[in-house]
Parts: sequence; structure tokens; C-alpha cells
Amino acid sequence: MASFAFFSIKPYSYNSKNIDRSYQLKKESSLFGKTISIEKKIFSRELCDENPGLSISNVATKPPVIVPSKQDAENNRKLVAWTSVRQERWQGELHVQGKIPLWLNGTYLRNGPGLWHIGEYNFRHLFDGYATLVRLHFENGRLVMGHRQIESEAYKASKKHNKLCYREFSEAPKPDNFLAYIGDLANLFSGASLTDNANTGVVRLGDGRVVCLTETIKGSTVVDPNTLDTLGRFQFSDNLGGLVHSAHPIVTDSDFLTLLPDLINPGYLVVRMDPGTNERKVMGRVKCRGGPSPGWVHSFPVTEHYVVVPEMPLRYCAQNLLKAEPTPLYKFQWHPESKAYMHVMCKASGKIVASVEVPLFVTFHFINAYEEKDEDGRVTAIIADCCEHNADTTILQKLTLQNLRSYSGQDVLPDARVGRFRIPMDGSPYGSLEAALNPNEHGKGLDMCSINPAFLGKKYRYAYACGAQRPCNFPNTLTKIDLTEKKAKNWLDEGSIPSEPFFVPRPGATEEDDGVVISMITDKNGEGYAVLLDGTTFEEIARAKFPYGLPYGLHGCWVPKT
Ligand SMILES: CC(=O)/C=C/C=C(C)/C=C/C1=C(C)CCCC1(C)C
Ligand SMILES: CC(/C=C/C=O)=C\C=C\C=O
Ligand SMILES: [Fe+2]
Repeated sequence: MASFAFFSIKPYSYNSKNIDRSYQLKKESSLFGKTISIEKKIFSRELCDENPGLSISNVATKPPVIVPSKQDAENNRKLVAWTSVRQERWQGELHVQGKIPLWLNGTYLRNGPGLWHIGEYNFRHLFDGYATLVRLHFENGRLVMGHRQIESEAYKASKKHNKLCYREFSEAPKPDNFLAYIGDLANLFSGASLTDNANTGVVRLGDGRVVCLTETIKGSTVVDPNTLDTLGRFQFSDNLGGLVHSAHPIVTDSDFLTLLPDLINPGYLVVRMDPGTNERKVMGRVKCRGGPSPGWVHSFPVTEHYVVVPEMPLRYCAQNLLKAEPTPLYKFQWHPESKAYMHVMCKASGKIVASVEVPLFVTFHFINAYEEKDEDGRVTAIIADCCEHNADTTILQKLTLQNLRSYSGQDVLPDARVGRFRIPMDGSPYGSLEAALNPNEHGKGLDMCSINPAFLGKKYRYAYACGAQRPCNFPNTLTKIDLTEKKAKNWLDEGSIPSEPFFVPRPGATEEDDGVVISMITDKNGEGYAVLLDGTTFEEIARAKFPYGLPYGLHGCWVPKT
């Protein structure tokens, strides 16, 4: 048994005998023009069957002691989803119950904030945690799981100095004196003090590079999808500057589109980058119609010919950016008087072809958008769908770790719906926003969505997301939403927290929902497993238990086997 300073790990201890019996594959890769040697450990099935928790490294992360609520204690419900990952890295083959389709060959990567403490110090918000990257590698019906911390400067510095060193989502290091405060302000404006903790998502660029992202541009971090090694910062080679961007660029084999909010002259630059380059080029600029600063753009949608730029009344707030302590809305401020807008930019010309006022809204995630056409093929409107929180900002506070860890059996998750915007393209000044289906279909909870990527920007029928079985304090179901029939089918493992259901289409499929949905679950016993649901029936087809429960994670991507 290996024992560490603050806790011991029994079944997953480092075992040199077993490690010796794994064999290594050295691979040359030239991702950035220079050759990188990637060492990949392959575990034989025999080895993993003998020792399903085989660990390649056990660096204990000293998770803080978290006292469960009375209700959770009574139900013996464990809070692993909201507890720091128990070690820095692990990799091994999992035992699969059910059948993984043989066509599913590739790697699902999922990123998220999995480590919420530095020494004795505990973060307070879900979005603050240091990034934990998880990998599910599917090959010929078998599944290898691995996880690893991203080696950001922010993470490395906090480990070295045993304190918070960079400005994270909700909090910042406190300057010791007035001089330090002035220095800190300068560092904020230059971006030097902002975090590079890439804890939000992970994308595979058209050229094969895999990049972990957050909302600070400096957080863009290249990783190796096989070893989960942090390879280095993704350096944009243009002179666009800026400190923040949307956490969710639109990424396809031929495109990388994102929004750069301009906090000085409120607006957004819409930029695009070709695969194989690091240079973003400006497509156009949107001027904000409300003030005092641009609305928060965590994500945005596109159609085949247009980029839709949302201007949400939850706006970046310069004063809050300067504060070290969390404010009720963190770095943002709610400005209902400034109203809400949707702008439509033509991809080809960069011109704004529609800009309409819409009802107030709060969203993190757009699901998809498409063009509605008349019988002559003219675009009459744009439909844009999002996970909409009923224009209620309290969802941000509900994502504090204290709230997430103190579920009392009360139904405290604010309602959410598929918010469907209709943006007229005939010059009308107003757009509409309505629920695309009765929110009771998915328990009036909704976030963390995916679609069939072949339907990006096109008329589509199905969305996958997390919904709610109430009472709850966080989305706890996986839901398949049929936007044509206005129905949802829900999957639940009572007491568990599932992560984003991620749809992978079957190669050669002709039906939109022909594929599988991947999710990672942390269950009420504190254990974890990967689950595969059939995209059409939404029935479980396989699951594979992890050696231990993993913290909640946010967004993922699919890296097909080459
Ligand atoms: C995890 C998630 O969904 C969002 C993470 C957002 C982050 C890390 C935002 C960071 C920011 C700063 C460090 C300063 C500037 C503003 C802002 C983009 C909120
Ligand atoms: C997990 C989440 C919202 C859940 C609400 O019901 C939002 C995540 C945002 C960042 O990716
Ligand atoms: Fe997100």
C-alpha cells in the first residue's frame, strides 16, 4: 500500500512489477513543424484484468475535508463530483459491461475544473478549479481511460508557492500593500495576472492539433491526446491582441471561428483561423447596441452563411474585473435596462445583415442555429437555440462549490429551457425568444448540450443535453430532445451527476441520430463510470467503471482514429 502525506491509496498503488510489464511505443509527431517524441504506454488486457486500477502515477492531491449536508449524509451520498480529483494522473484499461460498437474508434477528451484547492486553501466556485483532462480511448470494442492535470503556469505556480498566483474566474490573489495593488492593476491590463488555467473545453483543430481552452486567450494550451501531456501554449501569431475570447469557438475541419469582446469600445471582433496556421483574421466587427460593455459571450452559434453574435444583458464589468473577492455576479453585471440583442454577420462579406432587439436572456451555451428560407430560397429568418436560464442570473451563484456540496433535498435548481430565438431577416427591429418545447419534458433543467456535428448550422432535429429530475440542485439526467416532435427522452441514474452527453455519429450514417452518446457519471456512492447510450433509442449500450469517481467535467471533443 502506498501512503502519502495526507491520505493513502490502496488499490491503485504504483506497482513497478506491473509497470515493467507494460510495453512502450515511441511515436514521432510533428505538430508544430518541429518533431516531438510522444511516449505512449500501452497496457495489455491481461495486465489490466489482473490490476484494473493500474496506475502510471499516483501524485496525491490532498483533497480538503468536505462535510456533506445532513441530507447527503443521511443518504450516504458522496460528493465526489464536487471534490478535487484524488490524484494527478492515472491510466488503464477498463472492464466494459455491454458492447461498445466496433465502429467507435477514437478518443473522447473531456476537460473541466477538477482541482479546487491549493494546500489548505479552497476555491469557492466550480469554474475556478485547475483543469483536469480526461480521456476515453475506444478501440475495437475496448476502452482505456486516463486523466491528468493540465500543467498551466497558474497550476504550476500555485503548487510551487502553495497559494493562488493568478486571477481565476471568481477570485484573484490579494495584493499585500498599495504598491502591490498598483502593480496588480498594471498586470491586469497587460494580461500578465490573468489565469492560463485552460479548464473549460477542448477542441481538435482541422489540422489535428488538440487545444484546451478557457476564456482568457493566454489559456489556449496544446495537449497530446494520447499521453495528455501539456505540450505548450497555443500562440496566436497575429497582432489582434485582446485578453479574452469566447470559451466555445466553432471548430470544424476547415474552420476556427471565435469572438473577441472589446471592453474599451464595446463590441466584438469576429475572427477566423485556417487550419495549419496560428493567425486569426478579422471577418468583421459588431458594435454593441447596449452598454456599458459587451455582453458575456461564453458561446455563440453559426448558420451556413452567417455568424450570430449574441449581446446578452449580463455584461463584462470593468469594476468587478478589478476585485480580488467574488462579487455576486463575479466579473459580470446584469443590465436589463441595456436590453438584449442578436446581431447577424454575413460570413462572406463581414457585414451586419440583421441586428434585432430580443427579450432578455441568460445563457452559457448555444445549441445550434439555421437559416429559414422561403419558397424562392431567400433567407427569411435565423433560428438560434440555446440552453436558456429564464433570464435569471442566479444560476451563476448556484454553481458555487458550497451550493453544489450542500444539497438538502430541496429543489433549488433554477428553471431552464431550450430558448429558441427567431431573428427576422427582413429589417424588422425585433426578434422573438420562446421555449422550443415544453420544459417539463426535460424537467425544466437544461445545459451542457451537443448535436450531430454534421448538422452544425443546418436545420436539425435532435439535441442532447443534461436535464433535471427534480428535486435537485444540479442537472442530473441525460436528455435527448426531439425538436420536431417537441418531446424528450430522459436517462437517470438516481443520485448521480452526469457530464455533457457528447454525440458521436456513426461513420456513414444517414440518420441524424445514428451514433452514440458518451457521458461520464459520478454516482451517489462516489464511484464513477463512462456510459454509452444509443443515439437513436437513447438506451444504455455499455458502461465501464472507473477505478474511482472523477470530479465533474465540462466540455469534450472527439478525436477520430487516424
Ligand atoms: C469554466 C468556465 O466555464 C468559465 C471559465 C471562465 C474564466 C476562467 C474566466 C476568466 C476571466 C478572467 C480570469 C478575467 C477576465 C474575465 C474572465 C473572462 C471572466
Ligand atoms: C454546468 C453549467 C450549468 C448548469 C446549469 O444548470 C454551466 C457550465 C458552463 C460552462 O461551461
Ligand atoms: Fe461552456
